[in-house]
Amino acid sequence: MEKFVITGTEEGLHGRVKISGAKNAVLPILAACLLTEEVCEIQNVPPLADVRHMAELLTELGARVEYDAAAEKMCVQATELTHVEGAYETARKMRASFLAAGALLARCGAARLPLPGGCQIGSRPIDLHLKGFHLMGAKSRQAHGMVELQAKALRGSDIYLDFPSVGATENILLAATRAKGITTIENAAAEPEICDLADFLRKMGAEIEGDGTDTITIRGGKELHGAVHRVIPDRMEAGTFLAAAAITGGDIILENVQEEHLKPVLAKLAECNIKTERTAEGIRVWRRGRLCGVQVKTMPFPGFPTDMQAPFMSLLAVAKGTSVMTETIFENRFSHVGELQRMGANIKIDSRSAVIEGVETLTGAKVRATDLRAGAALILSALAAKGETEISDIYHIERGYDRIDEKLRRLGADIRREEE
Ligand SMILES: CC(=O)N[C@H]1[C@@H](OP(=O)(O)OP(=O)(O)OC[C@H]2O[C@@H](n3ccc(=O)[nH]c3=O)[C@H](O)[C@@H]2O)O[C@H](CO)[C@@H](O)[C@@H]1O
Ligand SMILES: C=C(OP(=O)(O)O)C(=O)O
Repeated sequence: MEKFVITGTEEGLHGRVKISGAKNAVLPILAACLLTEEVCEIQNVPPLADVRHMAELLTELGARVEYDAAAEKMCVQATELTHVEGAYETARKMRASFLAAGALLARCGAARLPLPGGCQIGSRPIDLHLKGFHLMGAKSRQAHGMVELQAKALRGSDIYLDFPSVGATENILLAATRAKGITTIENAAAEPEICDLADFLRKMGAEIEGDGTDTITIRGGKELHGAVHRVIPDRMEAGTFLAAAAITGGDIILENVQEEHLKPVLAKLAECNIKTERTAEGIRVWRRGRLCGVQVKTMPFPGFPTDMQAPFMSLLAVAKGTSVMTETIFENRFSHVGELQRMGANIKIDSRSAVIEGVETLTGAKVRATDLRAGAALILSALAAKGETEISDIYHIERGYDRIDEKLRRLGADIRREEE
């Protein structure tokens, strides 16, 4: 097991950082590769643990997967799917493993997958995914931790989601591309990663309209073919580096970003007294003066993203005044609070809100990454803290951040990786 050892910086981070492809976009896109016998070439694929696990799952199902790490390019060919069952060991590691369900149902009429893993931030049921599949004519059964799905022939259907679930929208999109007739998803998720998946599916020959709004229409039953696609930049990684510049009082430029995906984060940073500007190379971010406390509420896109809640709390922990962070998406996403308190943060949880009294400085401590974004929050706090911080269980962080230690070192951070 490895840990990060970080000594806080007084100079702030400076320089340029290139943002990698989005974890939450590449994973559904890799699942979509199962929909065709032809080769799909996916570009801007970061070497993340979750990407490796998804590639393993596709391989278990019978697909051929090749990754060119230098070119960050993954080629997938699912000429023949030899299995419709995913292994527990692979699926338990990430939430997105369950996206193979929609693709397998569409391609093979059956799927057998373990209940998915991912960050432990709530109960994370899959009822909305199943509701969509049932309305398209599939039958499901759950036993011994496995979900079994069968469909003689999927048919288009009108599906209303009780909540705009990202995963359910993606799974239904995948299944609907090969279902006979028209499927509409109402109260669909509108996250940029949904649009990226829809863009890829359209390149494969699918007919999809309305992605990025709350109603998506899919005209199913088209033969899908191979396609080449470049994954969008990771808005969560970008948000984390924006926060790194903000918390250290640095001045950095983020390259390979899409500003429109970052609007809710940029708006809150501006309220906190952080300056940003678009330059020819990307987004420049810097701070003059102390961070100001704000009120933040996580919401589905285009609201403030829940995945930025923990990293943003690190900023609020050292901001002037009282802040309130309300988490509306996941019922148990405050596991970082206890760890931030070890570093001197003054935070109280009241139901779904955290009330944060900003302190002048945090102090380095031994802490544990309890999930992916909680780990990112600890890195940010450590960069601004007095003294040394040791962060254990960094495998959570490496599920979704591409070589974060190398990127931070290039910006001047004192961060090293050590064996525990
Ligand atoms: C791999 C991936 O893309 N992960 C992202 C995805 O997760 P994920 O797709 O799991 O998130 P969802 O949008 O599905 O979940 C949002 C809420 O809906 C609930 N729900 C979801 C499905 C369901 O069938 N029933 C149900 O009740 C969940 O418990 C949660 O409270 O979107 C989340 C919300 O933006 C992000 O935090 C995750 O980083
Ligand atoms: C919650 C996240 O991931 P997952 O859905 O894969 O657990 C995340 O990326 O912050």
